[in-house]
Amino acid sequence: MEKFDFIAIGGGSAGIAAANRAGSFGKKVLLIEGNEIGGTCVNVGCVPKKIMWSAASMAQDFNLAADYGFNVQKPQLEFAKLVANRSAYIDRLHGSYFRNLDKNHVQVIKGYAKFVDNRTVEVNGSQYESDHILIAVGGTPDIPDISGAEYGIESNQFFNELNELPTSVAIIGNGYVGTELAGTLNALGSKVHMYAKYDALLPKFDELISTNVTESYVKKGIDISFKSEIAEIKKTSDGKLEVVANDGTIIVDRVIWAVGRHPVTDKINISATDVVLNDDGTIMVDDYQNTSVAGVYATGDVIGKMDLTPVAIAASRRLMERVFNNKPTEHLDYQLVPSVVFSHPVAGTIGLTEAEAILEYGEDNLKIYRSTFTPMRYSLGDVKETENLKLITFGENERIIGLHGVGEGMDEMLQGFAVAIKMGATKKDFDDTVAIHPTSAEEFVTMT
Ligand SMILES: Cc1cc2nc3c(=O)[nH]c(=O)nc-3n(C[C@H](O)[C@H](O)[C@H](O)COP(=O)(O)OP(=O)(O)OC[C@H]3O[C@@H](n4cnc5c(N)ncnc54)[C@H](O)[C@@H]3O)c2cc1C
Ligand SMILES: NC(=O)c1ccc[n+]([C@@H]2O[C@H](COP(=O)([O-])OP(=O)(O)OC[C@H]3O[C@@H](n4cnc5c(N)ncnc54)[C@H](O)[C@@H]3O)[C@@H](O)[C@H]2O)c1
Repeated sequence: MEKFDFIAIGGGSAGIAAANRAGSFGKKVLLIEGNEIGGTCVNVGCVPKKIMWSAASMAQDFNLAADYGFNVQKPQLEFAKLVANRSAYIDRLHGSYFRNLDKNHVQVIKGYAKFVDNRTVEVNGSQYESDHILIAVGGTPDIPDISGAEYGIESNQFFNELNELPTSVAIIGNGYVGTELAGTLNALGSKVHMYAKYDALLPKFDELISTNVTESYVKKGIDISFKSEIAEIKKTSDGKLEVVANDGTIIVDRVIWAVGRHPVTDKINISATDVVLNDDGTIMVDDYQNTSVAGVYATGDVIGKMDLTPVAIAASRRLMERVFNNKPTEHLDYQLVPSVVFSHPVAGTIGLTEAEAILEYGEDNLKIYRSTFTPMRYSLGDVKETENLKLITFGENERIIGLHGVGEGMDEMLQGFAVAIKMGATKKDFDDTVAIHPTSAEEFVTMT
């Protein structure tokens, strides 16, 4: 049986980052991936999603052209061409991932791995051994157990199979995926009906984000059923889909499930190991990504902590530094992680929501700053978008413990503010920074 210094199961964001880092230390590394290299993010997540989001943003910008004096008709979208160009780009990314793995002398096997015991995995009938094994198998979309659920598609199928822009679509789910796909499809020209479990989209976010994204979607013509329950999906005689819900029935071309994800730990024969799972099937880890078995680790979506690519990458790299590069305390701090929802308008967030801050620090110890305005880009005509920003500060020195925003540029402006907040910035630090004019970002350093 061949022995490796390190084996990573799963060639997504988490597994690739770990394998490359271990390889860069001269370790003998095996990476096992059952599907396309790059995992969810590259193939059916962040990357194709952002391409679609960019196309949708362009479509929206055409609405502004007349206000700026351009005498142009709104161009037609060739959806199949967009999909083909997106696929070609992803193919190029695959190539660059393989080149990087090769540069770090990582051996890659295509196949689905299963544990044989705490130190051994089997793939394609061969067994491989290591004292250091990373479980980085990620997750897959949920599909509810209701009649006709199979007529709907989930996000993997949306990116792998959809070659035509649906005329009408029902999107079930109001989290990241549902909200992002709804905004994009609406801007590209589909008639969108969303089904939300609660009374606003993005219910886990600060109320500024959930309220403004919800209101903006309604204003843009997206129908939203709140507190919805889907009873069944039926196929009509002309091939359309009938969504039967607690508030009535609609008929659409496509149904998209966006109701959450679950880890794929049920397929790796985890019972052959002493690794302990949480109740929801995610892998139980400590602050250092250790599972309950010494030498077996888990990072990325499979731990169910924060399903974001940069989190998966950061945790994996730090783990490799700790295990193979003599940095015994290295680990990821999961506090103050910035994240963006690529909705239309885009939303960005870091730190505590107002509700969380009140719970943790008490209302009297907080000072909250808000700002709503129309960015200059939307000042010439009838097409209007607003920018809504919020700072949550704590204590006498007004340390910033939460920053949230909805509106143009929020995706790009958040990263720099995140650095400052991670360093412990106070409101005074923001006030002491001279604004950049005219931008939306300047509002964060001029709020009173
Ligand atoms: C639609 C969508 C949009 C997203 N957009 C963003 C975004 O904009 N920004 C962001 O930060 N995050 C985004 N995410 C989340 C991000 O994609 C994940 O957090 C990230 O991919 C997690 O990486 P991972 O390596 O843990 O898991 P994955 O990327 O899922 O990788 C796991 C890999 O393991 C493989 N695998 C599974 N079982 C086995 C086995 N037994 N043997 C071998 N291989 C196996 C799988 O095939 C897969 O390739 C998005 C997710 C979705 C679904
Ligand atoms: N921009 C990004 O960074 C980005 C984008 C997409 C996904 N992600 C990551 O992937 C994870 C998974 O995203 P997701 O959207 O699949 O899950 P999610 O947990 O964010 O959202 C699922 C939503 O569906 C709702 N829901 C569940 N059952 C429902 C039902 N029967 N009817 C209506 N609504 C229902 C839930 O209330 C929840 O709000 C996210 O938590 C995020 O970490 C990140």
